[in-house]
Amino acid sequence: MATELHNLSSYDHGSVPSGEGKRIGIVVSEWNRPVTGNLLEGTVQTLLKFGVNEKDIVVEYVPGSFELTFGAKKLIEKADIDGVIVIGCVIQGETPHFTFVCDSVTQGVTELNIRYNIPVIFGLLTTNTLEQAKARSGGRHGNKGDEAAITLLKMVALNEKYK
Ligand SMILES: Nc1c(NC[C@H](O)[C@H](O)[C@H](O)CO)[nH]c(=O)[nH]c1=O
Ligand SMILES: CC(=O)[C@@H](O)COP(=O)(O)O
Repeated sequence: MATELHNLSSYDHGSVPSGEGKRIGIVVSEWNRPVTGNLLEGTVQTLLKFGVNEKDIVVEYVPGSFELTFGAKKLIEKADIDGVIVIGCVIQGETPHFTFVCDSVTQGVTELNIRYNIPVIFGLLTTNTLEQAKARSGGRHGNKGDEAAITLLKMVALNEKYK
């Protein structure tokens, strides 16, 4: 369903598991920082809303979205966490670089989900314009950071169920 048809911050509160006692890692790209900062705020506020303690949220920054995979791998290996969210914003420029960055993060996050036994959530905006990114980071389409936090809580609960 296209984001035009489904607000990123719309969810059934009753279907969201508690995050109490869970340790969550968040890796944030510094590229397009005004956008990724809004995504991070939505993620953190949603995690707190559902019971995650602020002291159990580990945030690390990386230069760009291409580095998100490595940052997530280090948190998984060293930070004793129950799940990871990667946050970035990749905006199409004049060259094919956009495609390479987006594909790299997609493949990297997929591989982390396969290689390690904790969920890694894809909180990446991949837009044609800055306006589209603003609309999805606290604008008219909601905040993808909210969506990432909800997704993480659901996947952590699923992982616990099948430990
Ligand atoms: N153009 C964007 C980038 N580019 C930088 C890469 O992510 C990477 O840091 C660089 O190629 C060095 O390895 N990153 C974004 O997150 N968003 C962009 O729009
Ligand atoms: C996603 C990118 O790396 C891109 O924004 C860089 O812009 P350009 O393709 O014009 O170099």
